[in-house]
Amino acid sequence: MGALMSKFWFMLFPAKEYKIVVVGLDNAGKTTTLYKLHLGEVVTTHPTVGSNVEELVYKNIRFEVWDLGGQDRLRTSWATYYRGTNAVIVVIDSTDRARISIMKDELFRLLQHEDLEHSVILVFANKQDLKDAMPPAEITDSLSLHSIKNHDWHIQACCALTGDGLYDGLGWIAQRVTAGKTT
Ligand SMILES: Nc1nc2c(ncn2[C@@H]2O[C@H](COP(=O)(O)OP(=O)(O)OP(=O)(O)O)[C@@H](O)[C@H]2O)c(=O)[nH]1
Ligand SMILES: [Mg+2]
Repeated sequence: MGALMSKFWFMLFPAKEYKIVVVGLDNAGKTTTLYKLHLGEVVTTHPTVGSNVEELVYKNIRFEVWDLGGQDRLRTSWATYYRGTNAVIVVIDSTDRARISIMKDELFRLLQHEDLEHSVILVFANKQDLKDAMPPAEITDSLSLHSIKNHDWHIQACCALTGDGLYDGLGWIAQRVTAGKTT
């Protein structure tokens, strides 16, 4: 009976939907992350051109999740997706030491964008299954996360192939956006 009531309640008063955009360099694992969360499966991916969007429901909270293409030539279009965003997920290939400084520049550029003024930032330190993966503390330093003053941020170790850590990260976002700390 309780479940039925809650279903009707949901139909009559659909919960607010929160918007998440997923960014990161090409090959970081953004699309793998999105579909692991959406389908519970690892899908075969191809480099994303444009975007994928899916709805996730977690702890009765609805999220509209936009996965953006990370190739160099596509990054300038990330900003066209920012309006109304409650949370940004930055996916890092934790083995990609060579390009972490490029991601840092992209991160600090997006932090300045007015459409993201109230967004919280979750960093997924992805590919932790690989033995040369940087631990979250090293990524925190390389991205200078402690110098972020104008946004709530959090870093979460994860592996998009197994799903380890993904719901911990989503849980952090859920807690932050429903605490009224964002739009
Ligand atoms: N070992 C390992 N491989 C992963 C993990 N997550 C993703 N991959 C692999 O990394 C490659 C790139 O994954 P995608 O999800 O397509 O990367 P993307 O960030 O969406 O890339 P773009 O769309 O080009 O921006 C694929 O071969 C994935 O299987 C992980 O946690 N561990
Ligand atoms: Mg992709």
